[in-house]
Amino acid sequence: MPLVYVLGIVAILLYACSCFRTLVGQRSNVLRSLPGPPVTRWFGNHLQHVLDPFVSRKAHEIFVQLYGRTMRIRGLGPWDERLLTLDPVSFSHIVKNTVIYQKPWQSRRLITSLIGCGMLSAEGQVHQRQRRVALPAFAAQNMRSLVDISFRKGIQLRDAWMNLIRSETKSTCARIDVCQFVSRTTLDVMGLAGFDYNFNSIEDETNEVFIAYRDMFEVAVSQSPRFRSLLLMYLPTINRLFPDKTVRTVQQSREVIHRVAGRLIQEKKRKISEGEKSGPYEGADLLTLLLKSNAATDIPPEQRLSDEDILSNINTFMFAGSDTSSLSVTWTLFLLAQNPKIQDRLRTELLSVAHEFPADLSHLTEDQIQTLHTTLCALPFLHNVTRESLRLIPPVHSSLRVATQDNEVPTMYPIYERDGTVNERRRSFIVPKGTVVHLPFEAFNLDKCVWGEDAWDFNPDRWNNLPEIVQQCPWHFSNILTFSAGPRACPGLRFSLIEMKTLYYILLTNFVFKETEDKVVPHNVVLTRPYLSGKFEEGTQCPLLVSRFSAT
Ligand code: HEM
Repeated sequence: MPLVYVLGIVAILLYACSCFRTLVGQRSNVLRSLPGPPVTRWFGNHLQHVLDPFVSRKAHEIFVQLYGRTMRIRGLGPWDERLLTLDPVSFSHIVKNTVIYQKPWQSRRLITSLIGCGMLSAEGQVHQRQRRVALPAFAAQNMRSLVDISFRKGIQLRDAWMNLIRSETKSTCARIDVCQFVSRTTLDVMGLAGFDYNFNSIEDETNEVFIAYRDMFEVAVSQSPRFRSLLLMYLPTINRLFPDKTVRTVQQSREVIHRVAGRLIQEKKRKISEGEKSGPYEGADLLTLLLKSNAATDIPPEQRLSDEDILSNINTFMFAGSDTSSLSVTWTLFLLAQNPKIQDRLRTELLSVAHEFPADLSHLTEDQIQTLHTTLCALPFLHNVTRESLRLIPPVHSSLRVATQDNEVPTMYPIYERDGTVNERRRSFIVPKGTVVHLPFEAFNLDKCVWGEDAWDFNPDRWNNLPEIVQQCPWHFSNILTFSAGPRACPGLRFSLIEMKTLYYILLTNFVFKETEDKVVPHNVVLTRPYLSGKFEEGTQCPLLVSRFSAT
């Protein structure tokens, strides 16, 4: 019998043992005292209800009506009872207590195997150290060069779309997969802003580092055969012993990134140390800022990051920062195409400042670009559209944590008993060690009890008059959970807002967006991505009809 099958059987036995142990443990699991939706089959679960954006908003609404805001749902099988909380006090407690509530080892292992152990997957002191070194790089004063980079890449994207429209012989508009182009744009921005490297992928997709990142990220979101994935989770050495095509792709990608980024790290270090003698090196990419922050005198030597850690974090920024931003921009363009009046209003606001700058955007100086960006930041409707889109379709749909010890969790709302009665006095419950906690970012953003009956509508004006209860949710950004909350909230918030608003300005003042006849639907494949209804196998896409905007 081939060795791989023997290993497979061993892994399955190990897995079965661990399931059995957990199953026996479940009998006394105090989480069982919480109410929750039933399962109709022994191996049934609620994963689709809570993960699939096509059904999750309705599912969460029904769950809350029936079981309150603190409930038990089933994960992979009967041994996997999870906590689902829509209670803001419980949520806040869980995301704040990062020592107790950590990311599951399964997702950390997968992320680490692809991009190294950066901020997304590190835990404990390693994570704290990385965050301490990285956060200064995201400070407002360090974002100046990002404004310039986003603007110039936006112009390149504009030119690419103009060419596509011009090449149409029978129509004045082109059917463009905006998702694909915007994704290349944000990857380009991350390359330049992240480590001063131009993929130039808007114009040409042949750069080896671009291909390496693209292939690696495709592996992260591809659904590899279930048997092998399960096996790998418990026996990762199988990849070394029996590499398949995916493993070889990841290896090749990692080699390219190591070679090029490793060289860039050494070059930057040299420039920084030369600058100590001949005047400071002014590089403003995240890599330079990370290296400078790492060398700062207030960081004790034992707290400093190794070159490997630095590279893992640059990879992490590429991974966490490019697709999220591109999907936000894509969903906004889609929502604007669905809502032409809102699109017109936004364009009118953007055009009202356009006359202050040269008509040909390609000729703006760096100072003019900075002034333009400051002007954009003060535009109220642009801000409303940006955050309304982020609220309605958060790219990170939800996240998971695991309790590393028994813990008492406070609640704001009373907890339901399993028989459906409400215990008004009970305002806390115990989460047993090992419990998986589902953090539903999207469900909080779309909660009708908080945001009102129109919570599922795209209504940027809501931000002019928020219900009081919304204002009591001071999450990381604008009372929404799109960027999470607590010590592990997204450090790239400011970065992505700059990128998004710059792109909206350039795209909306140059183009008009309309829906095509195809139905675009959201699916959660690591992030909430657009697909054509019934054509999932064609991959992520968001085709829109794009025509030139002309003021006359
Ligand atoms: C619209 C754009 C973005 C959205 C919606 C977003 C959302 C999020 C969310 C929800 C998390 C928490 C994930 C979890 O707890 O499981 C997160 C973490 C993170 N994000 Fe973002 N992000 C965006 C852009 C960026 C950018 C541009 C960067 C970097 C340049 C970035 C870097 C990170 C990193 C490093 C983490 C891990 C933080 C930690 O665990 O300490 N993100 N992001």
